[in-house]
Amino acid sequence: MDDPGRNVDPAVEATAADIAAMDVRGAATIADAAAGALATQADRSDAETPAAFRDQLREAAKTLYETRPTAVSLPNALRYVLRGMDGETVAELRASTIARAEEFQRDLAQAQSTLGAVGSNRLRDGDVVMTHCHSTDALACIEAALEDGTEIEAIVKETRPRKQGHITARQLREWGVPVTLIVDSAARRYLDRADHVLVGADSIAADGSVVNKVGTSGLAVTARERGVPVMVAAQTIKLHPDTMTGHTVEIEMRDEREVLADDERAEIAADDGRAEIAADDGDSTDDGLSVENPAFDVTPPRYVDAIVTERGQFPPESIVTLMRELFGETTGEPWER
Ligand SMILES: O=C(COP(=O)(O)O)[C@H](O)[C@H](O)COP(=O)(O)O
Repeated sequence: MDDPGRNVDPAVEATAADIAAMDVRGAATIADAAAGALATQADRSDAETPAAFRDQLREAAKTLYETRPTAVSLPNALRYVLRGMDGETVAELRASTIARAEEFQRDLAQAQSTLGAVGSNRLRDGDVVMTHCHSTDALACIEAALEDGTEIEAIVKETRPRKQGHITARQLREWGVPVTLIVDSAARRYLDRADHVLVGADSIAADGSVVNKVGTSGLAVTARERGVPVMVAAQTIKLHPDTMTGHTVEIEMRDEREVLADDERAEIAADDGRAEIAADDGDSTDDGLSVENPAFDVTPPRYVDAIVTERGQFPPESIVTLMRELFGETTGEPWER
């Protein structure tokens, strides 16, 4: 904490940068990293008063919160840890915050394995599962099924533009699962061979809508048309409490260069001369070509057959009951008590 104007430990800044750059990614992994970063902040805090300690932790939470907007596991994790920050002295506050963060990380791992056991009950010997993106919750269901001796095959969607399907394929191959990797646009053709669509979630809204990697909603609609059940594996930390009071989930828009590299853009945009005119005007962006890169989309509840959590499986329409039980009616920002 060299800069006197900043109270956030460099390790927290580094974790925030890793989340923003997607070196740390996936809703559960982000939550785990955020809780760990708050524990580090608590451990290394040089605060001399309880008030200064609390300020530092709140500032660290804000730094982490501002990285990616869609996965609610991030604010849920921050809120959980900060609510456990308790004590009259800096030493007590430090100990309680670290203990709370560690408890959170333990519970997260336990919830994923419990969820996996629940989800595995839906998988039968010889089933073919189609996946989208890379979800540790979804993979936990397959892992639990494999541990029970159930044979599973997978059709893995590549997941443009970041190709998280490769991470899924690598993990499944490590477990010995036969994998067919397909481009996203081949999904409908291969659904004929699938017994389940299995995806994770970044956020689940009070009406049972599932916010997950862009392409999930199209896959779910097509799966319904093909008669393939859609199973969403999501720990309860993915439930978005603010949606109970009418808030919507922000969909992250990412850098267009993930879709179109600068040299590719130059080739496309060069033709009508607008790029050159724009460059002469000193405006390098007005080349008449816009690229949109939403990272997530929303799947309406009617296309989802089951949401599998560590508390059991739910039809999406009834998830609000669990949400009320776990979060109450209101929440507020993670750093507000
Ligand atoms: O959409 C993604 C990841 O998106 P990104 O790669 O943009 O972070 C995953 O399906 C969910 O986060 C659930 O993952 P998990 O089950 O591991 O929490």
